[in-house]
Amino acid sequence: MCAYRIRNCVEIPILPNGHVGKFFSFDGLESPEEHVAIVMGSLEQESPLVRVHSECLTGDIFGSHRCDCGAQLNEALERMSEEGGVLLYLRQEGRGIGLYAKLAAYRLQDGGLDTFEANRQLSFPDDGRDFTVAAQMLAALGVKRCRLMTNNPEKVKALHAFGLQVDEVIPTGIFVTAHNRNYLLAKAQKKNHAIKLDLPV
Ligand SMILES: Nc1nc2c(ncn2[C@@H]2O[C@H](COP(=O)(O)OP(=O)(O)OP(=O)(O)O)[C@@H](O)[C@H]2O)c(=O)[nH]1
Ligand SMILES: [Zn+2]
Repeated sequence: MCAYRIRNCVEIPILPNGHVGKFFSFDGLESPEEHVAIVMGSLEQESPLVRVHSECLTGDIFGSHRCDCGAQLNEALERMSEEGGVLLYLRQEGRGIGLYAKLAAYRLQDGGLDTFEANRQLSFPDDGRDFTVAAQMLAALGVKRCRLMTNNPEKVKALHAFGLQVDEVIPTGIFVTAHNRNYLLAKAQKKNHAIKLDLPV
């Protein structure tokens, strides 16, 4: 029997249109956090739309302009309410370093460090996330291939490494604000995120 499996599934109408999302909890995942999968439409699709989304309280809940997370979350949920899909909401706040440490990293960024330098200054890795748990959740849901909404090559690599077939990588929108341009630039320049920004003059 597979070590990781579905624990529970409950239907919750979400989004302004009240579209029903099936919320799945799991047992036996690689990490103890309460990661959740939201399935919209049918899972019978050969290659469903998938978004692997790391929790960002400031962006997802409070609409922070310092990042692009909230806009990416809404974009994924809206698209999935139309064509179906699976949103994996991973409890990996702050690229895995937690909310308080992310707020401390923001203070260092206010002082001129970029998003990765700030992590390192706090003795954290650039990106502390392990996406194995995403692959395990998809496996528990019976998803063997998918179309992945991301700009982050590491997420594609992680699913491939776990034996999932990524049929298409669909870039998310580029949601630039006056406050997140350096953040997006750093991801593009240092971590090869598929983010095309005209460089500041
Ligand atoms: N440590 C740290 N974390 C940040 C910062 N800005 C955003 N984050 C976190 O970065 C993560 C962003 O996650 P995602 O949007 O899933 O992923 P991504 O790596 O940007 O890749 P995409 O799939 O292209 O969006 C969240 O956990 C945010 O809390 C920052 O300046 N420092
Ligand atoms: Zn964010």
